[in-house]
Order: sequence, then structure tokens, then C-alpha cells
Amino acid sequence: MEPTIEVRALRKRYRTTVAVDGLSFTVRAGEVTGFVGPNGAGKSTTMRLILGLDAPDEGEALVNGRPYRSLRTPLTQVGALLDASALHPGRRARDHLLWLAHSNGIGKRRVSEVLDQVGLASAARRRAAGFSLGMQQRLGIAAALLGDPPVLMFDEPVNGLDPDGIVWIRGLMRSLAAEGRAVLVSSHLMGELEDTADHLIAVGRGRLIADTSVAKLLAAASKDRVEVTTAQRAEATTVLANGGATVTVAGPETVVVEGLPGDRVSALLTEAAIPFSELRRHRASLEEAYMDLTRGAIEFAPETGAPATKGSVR
Ligand SMILES: Nc1ncnc2c1ncn2[C@@H]1O[C@H](COP(=O)(O)OP(=O)(O)OP(=O)(O)O)[C@@H](O)[C@H]1O
Repeated sequence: MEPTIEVRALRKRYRTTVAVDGLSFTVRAGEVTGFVGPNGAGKSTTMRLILGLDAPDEGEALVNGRPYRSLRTPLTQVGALLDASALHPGRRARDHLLWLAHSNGIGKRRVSEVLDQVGLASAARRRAAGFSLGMQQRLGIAAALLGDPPVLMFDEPVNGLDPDGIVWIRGLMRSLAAEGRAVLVSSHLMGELEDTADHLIAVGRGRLIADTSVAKLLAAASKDRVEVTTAQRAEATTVLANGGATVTVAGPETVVVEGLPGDRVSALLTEAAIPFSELRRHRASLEEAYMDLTRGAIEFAPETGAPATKGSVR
């Protein structure tokens, strides 16, 4: 059976707050799936429900086809980094991992391997109390990798990491997916997942906003947008806006034009005698694509055959 996380009609309410509101999605093997949405959208709650740390009011979450609580050696099925600071401050890094390994029937040698893999071998005998946030993140990732699980979940793993650490974690996610594992990684910042995620689950107020491949999302957001380089940016903006386009500044001599085909942009600028040196298709960033999504500007539906509904929030 392929490793997966399946979330089905999950719902969780805390007093007056509905944290997760009928959420369904699947995390597939061999992909990094980004789990995105603003602060408070319900990402961490969903991850806690998947790990059986909280019970849903409705629906279910399955890891490799089974509820987490029924897994016999869970660390060998799914590894997770939720709250990296949840460490016993007096415990040494290696002892923390040894304790986890022992509880899941994992040998000592694996502890040394994961400490090496996350770059903490030299800090193995230091106590967690002295760890920086970045080191805590690395130790949490080591714990997630301990059981060599086919499914991995990381909640905001980039928090606290320096630029080298960020590059490292992106590479790690990619290589885990390339090995055929199912990887779910949350972030409230879209840009963080650029170049990392293959697939995107976007949520808002506990509901699904999009379930789409990143490539499709970027292609849709790039469509009908051209980039123009001109020394007369202000004049070009006026002419193109009068021609019906939405124009945004993208650099000292660059504007992004939306809503007009490239040949029309070129014709309008030429008619107005505004020189321009370049006109090219704009490659949208994930941030822009997400803004489009939340404005309901592009159509997306889960890739399960359900019809697309314009700008719908399910
Ligand atoms: N234990 C709890 N008790 C009460 N309310 C909670 C609890 N856990 C989460 N919530 C509420 O549920 C909503 C969803 O929170 P959650 O932490 O899941 O969002 P999130 O998308 O992970 O946000 P962030 O990006 O800030 O981590 C929020 O309104 C939050 O205040």
C-alpha cells in the first residue's frame, strides 16, 4: 500500500471557534504537499487530529489507511515535527532520541544516523535547555526521521532556521519525497513553499480553499500576465490602464500587465510612442497565485473529478 494521509470530512470545534470545518484531502506518496493558510486557519489543529493528539468532533484522519491511535509502532509509520520547543530541558539530545527509539523498538544505531543527518552529531551530548530554536527544530526533525517512516508531517519547520538551515530543510523535504514518501509541510507564508512543494492544500477558516498541483496553480496565475520593461513606466501605466489592463509595478523599469493579451499591450505602447525594450510572459510567484486564489480570481477544485467552482470556498 502506498503511504498516505487521508483526511475525511474532519471537523473540530473549541468552544465558540470552529478550528477545522469539514476538511477533506489526501497527501500522496512521492510528493511534498504544502499545507498553507493564514494564521489560525486550522493547520496545526488538523495535524494534531491526524496524530491522534486531539479527537475530531466529526470525520476521520487516516495514516496509511488506519487511524493513528491504532498504529502499533507509530514512529515507523509517520514522523512528525509539531512543536519543536516541546522538549524536556534537562535531557540531552541523544538521550531524548534514545528514549523515543526504545519506545518504538528502534535500535541505537539509528539514533546516531539521524543525529548525523540533521547535523547535530557534535551536540548529541548537550542538554536541550541550551539549544537554539534552530537546533530544537533539527532535533525535532531527527525525532521525526527516527523510525524511517514513509509518511512525514512538519508544522512550520522553517521557523527559527537561519538561511543555511532553510536551504537544508528544503533539500531534505525534496529528497524525502523523491524516496517515495508522503510529505506534508505547513506554512503561513506562501513564498516558503516556492520550489519545495509539488502540491498545495490551501485552507482558510478551517475550510478547503484549494487542492491543486503547484505547477497548475502557477500556470493559471501566470496566464494573461505580461511583464514590460520601459524607462517610461508612469506613461506606460496610464496608457495600459486606460486600455483596460490592471498594471502593477514590479521594478524600477518593469510593470506587470494583467487582463490584456501581449500583442494588445505592444500595440497600445507603440501607438502612444512609448518605447519598451522587453515584453515577456510573467511567471507568477506562489504568493501571487495564492492572492488570486483567495480573491477567487482563479478556478480550482480538488483533483478528484469534482467540477471547478469559480472562487468557491468549500
Ligand atoms: N486548544 C485550543 N483551544 C481553543 N482554541 C484553539 C485550540 N487550538 C486551536 N484553537 C483555535 O483554532 C483556530 C485554528 O488554530 P490552528 O492553530 O489550528 O491554526 P493554524 O492554521 O495552525 O495557525 P498558525 O499558522 O498560527 O499556526 C484558531 O482560531 C485557534 O485559536
